[in-house]
Amino acid sequence: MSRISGLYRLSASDRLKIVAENSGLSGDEVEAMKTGGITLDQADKMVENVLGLFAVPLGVATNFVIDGREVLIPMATEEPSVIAAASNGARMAIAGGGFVTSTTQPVMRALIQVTGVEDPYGARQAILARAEEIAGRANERDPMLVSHGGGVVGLEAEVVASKRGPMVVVHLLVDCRDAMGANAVNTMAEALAPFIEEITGGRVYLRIISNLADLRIARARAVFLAEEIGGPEVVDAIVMASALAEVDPYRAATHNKGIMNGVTAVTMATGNDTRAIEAGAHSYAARGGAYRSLSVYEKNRDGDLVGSIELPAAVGTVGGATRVHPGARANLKVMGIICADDLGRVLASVGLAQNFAALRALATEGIQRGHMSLHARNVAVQAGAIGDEIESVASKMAAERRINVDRAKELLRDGR
Ligand SMILES: CC(C)(COP(=O)([O-])OP(=O)([O-])OC[C@H]1O[C@@H](n2cnc3c(N)ncnc32)[C@H](O)[C@@H]1OP(=O)([O-])[O-])[C@@H](O)C(=O)NCCC(=O)NCCSC(=O)C[C@@](C)(O)CC(=O)[O-]
Ligand SMILES: NC(=O)C1=CN([C@@H]2O[C@H](COP(=O)(O)OP(=O)(O)OC[C@H]3O[C@@H](n4cnc5c(N)ncnc54)[C@H](OP(=O)(O)O)[C@@H]3O)[C@@H](O)[C@H]2O)C=CC1
Repeated sequence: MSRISGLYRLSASDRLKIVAENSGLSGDEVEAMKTGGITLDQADKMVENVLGLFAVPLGVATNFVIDGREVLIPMATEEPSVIAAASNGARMAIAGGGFVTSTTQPVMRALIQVTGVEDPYGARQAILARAEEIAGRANERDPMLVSHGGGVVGLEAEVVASKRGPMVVVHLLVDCRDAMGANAVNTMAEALAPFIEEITGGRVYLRIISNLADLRIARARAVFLAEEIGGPEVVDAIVMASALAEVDPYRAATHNKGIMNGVTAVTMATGNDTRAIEAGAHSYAARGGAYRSLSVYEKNRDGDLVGSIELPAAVGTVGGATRVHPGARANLKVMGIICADDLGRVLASVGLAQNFAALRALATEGIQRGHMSLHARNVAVQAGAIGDEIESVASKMAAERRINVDRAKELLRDGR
């Protein structure tokens, strides 16, 4: 069940109780969600020079229906109004059938840079001629991945002009199954380097994954019925906003930031690499040389709004921190996710819901009313509010539409 109207009006512990019951969480899993999921000892084994833990709020987005399945979506973010907006966007997608998704195979690219060859085009062909042998040698480095149905699925090689002369850039295409795959493909690329040097007579420098994961794509589409979102003017206004983001990089950057509000929050909540997913999204948005929006909005023949999004989804449900972080495991369980492909579909759907909610606000009343009224609590705390004062000062400022620290201080003085 994901349609829990007014969840936000309950206390945090009542919300967690509902989510735990809904998802069949154990006591340990509930504790992991409540406390951040890791102990100092666990943190000390995850990264270096550990001093402590840095907490970020974990919330849950409601109302998501993805491929006919209701999904509650944990999101870790420091930004107010993001979780409310995702829930709001998902709510308005329900009447049109929710989000419909599709994905490609989970294929990542490992890049091998070959320099110092006199005949780069000849070297390129020599590499391609040994493709099967190269794939076999790479697969030998990760029999576990192969046993899960993954492994090398292709090889590409191109001659690239650079300020240091031509280079051959080899791409090893690896199906990473449920892993994000960076460690897996980097291991393969490093192992292959001496063999590539032997084939080409060149010198290999870089051997590393590409975060432009253009072969590992998740897509989502939703129909937002005109009467659900405020009428035909709102449909037209959102199509107009989309048209600008499709051609203007200054607008596209903020449009895509709005998408990543949701995508990064889910990536973080599942222990995945947020930098990898951000690098992938923005480089994908810039493919072909022009930076543009990752989503597009159109009006269909019924006058309803059709939103669609497409972005790289280099996330895993094994590997990295995903299995060692108890909070990440609990969050996957809340979403009922068992494989990386499912997580990619959720990312695309959240990105679209998030983007739609922001565009609808921008196209109607503006972003500040919804966003600032939720940010008002932060402003009240900055002004020195404590306990019940926080909600009281925040709601007064929101009602007055005057949300700033000076006003919060005045209200505090008046109330004390
Ligand atoms: C903020 C809302 C949702 C208010 O929206 P509203 O219409 O005042 O809220 P409502 O009381 O009518 O509630 C509607 C639904 O919103 C959700 N909702 C409503 N309030 C809460 C809350 N407190 N906590 C949790 N969920 C909440 C909730 O799902 C609720 O329905 P329910 O499920 O309960 O039946 C709306 O104005 C909105 O969607 N605004 C967009 C805000 C946004 O996008 N924030 C992101 C930060 S701004 C930014 O970084 C990106 C940007 C904007 O620059 C991107 C771009 O330019 O494209
Ligand atoms: N540029 C980037 O984005 C970079 C990112 N990273 C980091 O790399 C990490 C992710 O790398 P990743 O390779 O996913 O992590 P891991 O190496 O931890 O996990 C991948 C491994 O899990 C095993 N495995 C078990 N079950 C499965 C399954 N169902 N599907 C696939 N593999 C399975 C495989 O073999 P086996 O059991 O033999 O290990 C596979 O090699 C993240 O922490 C990321 O931050 C690192 C370098 C660069």
